[in-house]
Amino acid sequence: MIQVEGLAFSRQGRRIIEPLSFTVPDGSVWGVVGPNGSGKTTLLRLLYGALSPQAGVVRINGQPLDSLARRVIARQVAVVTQGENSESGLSIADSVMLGRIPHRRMLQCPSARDYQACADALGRVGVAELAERPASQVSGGEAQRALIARAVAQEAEHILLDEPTNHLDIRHQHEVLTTVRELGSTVVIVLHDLNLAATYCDTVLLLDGGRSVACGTPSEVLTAAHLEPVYRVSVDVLIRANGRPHLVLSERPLPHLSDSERKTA
Ligand SMILES: Nc1ncnc2c1ncn2[C@@H]1O[C@H](COP(=O)(O)OP(=O)(O)OP(=O)(O)O)[C@@H](O)[C@H]1O
Repeated sequence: MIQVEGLAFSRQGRRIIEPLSFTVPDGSVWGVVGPNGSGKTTLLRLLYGALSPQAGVVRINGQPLDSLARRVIARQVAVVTQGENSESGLSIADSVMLGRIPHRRMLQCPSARDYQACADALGRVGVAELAERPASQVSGGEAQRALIARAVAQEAEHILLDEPTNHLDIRHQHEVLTTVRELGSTVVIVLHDLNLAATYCDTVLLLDGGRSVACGTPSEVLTAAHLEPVYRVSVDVLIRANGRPHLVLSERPLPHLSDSERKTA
């Protein structure tokens, strides 16, 4: 479980995250969506302690994040960030093995259990055939899937992902998000694609200017009334057979904006 209470963050005197409070229950998949610059990555970085808030607290299973050692956090929270470079000379298998570091003593060789966890992770994310390839010699999408395999190998209860589908083709987008859901971990995932959020998330948090505009089920949050003022585009919301929303851009003029705002939208 991840609990956030009164979390706020500023940089250079500018508020980037307005005070936010929410709880991500065990096993739940939370999507964080919002336009460019709305604070999604900043929020995620606050959730794993890469940034320290000016106010508020993040608790992992009830423990304040800032009271936990990095190694303890790494056993509980796996992170897949954007733009990690793979120029290390490691093979894909070696890079997935990095996910096992929090489970080993310093300088201890990987155990049979570590090798098994890596093999399972490579298979689950569909990159087993790339295991021996240098991480610097795979495509962007393959590298992205290897990073997700590393997070899976880490066997953390919580997984935080920043736009994990960025480089992926449509099949791999769905495969990766299906895999993430099937892990049964507590997941917070930053997504730009609102239809992926609608399909794979239990709860969606919509940010704008660092504020929570709406937080709830995809049907509650991904509505024209919430999205049009935030993204400044007209959307139509279709309802799929499974009851989840599906968004399409609409030709309708924006109903929530003034004429001058419409010209700049
Ligand atoms: N190091 C920094 N110094 C100052 N401002 C920053 C810094 N990093 C981010 N910001 C600002 O904080 C705000 C939120 O940035 P953040 O990267 O969290 O947004 P985002 O929603 O993840 O954006 P995107 O969708 O473009 O990835 C933006 O206005 C950004 O310019």
